[in-house]
Amino acid sequence: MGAFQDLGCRTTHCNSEVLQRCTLVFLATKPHLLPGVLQEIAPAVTRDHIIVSVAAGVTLQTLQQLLPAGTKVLRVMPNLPCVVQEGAVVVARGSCAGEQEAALLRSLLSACGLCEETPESYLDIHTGLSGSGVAYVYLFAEALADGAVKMGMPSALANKIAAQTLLGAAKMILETGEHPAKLRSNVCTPGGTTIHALHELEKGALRATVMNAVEAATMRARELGER
Ligand SMILES: NC(=O)C1=CN([C@@H]2O[C@H](COP(=O)(O)OP(=O)(O)OC[C@H]3O[C@@H](n4cnc5c(N)ncnc54)[C@H](O)[C@@H]3O)[C@@H](O)[C@H]2O)C=CC1
Ligand SMILES: O=C(O)[C@@H]1CCC=N1
Repeated sequence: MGAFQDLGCRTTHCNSEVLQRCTLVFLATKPHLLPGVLQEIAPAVTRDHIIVSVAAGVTLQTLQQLLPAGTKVLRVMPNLPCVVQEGAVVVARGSCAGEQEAALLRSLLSACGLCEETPESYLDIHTGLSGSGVAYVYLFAEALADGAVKMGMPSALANKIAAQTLLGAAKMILETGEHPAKLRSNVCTPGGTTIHALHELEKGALRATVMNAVEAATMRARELGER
């Protein structure tokens, strides 16, 4: 609480008080709680407010329906690495939010990492790719390190090297602009270690499994949005 106050932030347990004091308001409850919060704040919402929801799956249409006509509404889909300024965030705007509001959000959220404005239809896909995707990468990092532990490396060192491997590989995709398939092929010495390992991953259908995971999370985000 002290840290918030040092930054000049104030806290309250009263949602409508937030609306009275702020024009830009982020809604970050769990998705199933959001309709109740929208009903609670709707009487205090004016056309000066910019209402931003981070709730997975809750559509702009639902947000607009539960708020007064003409409210400027946007949705953002962040991911966990925003806390280390390496997030991937997408923003979609409702029919009453303009370029000015979208630009404001892009400028604020680019402090959290990559921030792109997209059509709303991409938000659930982004959830499957990146919002939830961070968890798939942690699972992969854990598995990489466990493989090294199995072969005799101490766990702390294996975890550190697994994380640096992901970081370096990701940085190369972004900095070279090369397709991941090209970079992967560059690592494969004919008859060498990597192609033997990749064959094992293909036997485990890694790519199909990961594609299925992105599809499952996207479908679940869509399902949450239909409730
Ligand atoms: N965890 C993640 O990586 C991501 C989460 N999201 C979305 O962010 C939202 C929040 O998720 P988490 O941070 O994981 O949940 P959380 O449970 O950690 O945070 C929810 C917060 O809402 C507060 N809250 C509950 N009822 C409230 C009410 N009636 N009025 C005001 N505040 C209330 C809680 O005190 C809590 O601080 C969800 O809608 C989720 O879909 C989106 C992208 C990524
Ligand atoms: O698991 C979830 O539903 C949330 C949305 C994206 C990441 N966490």
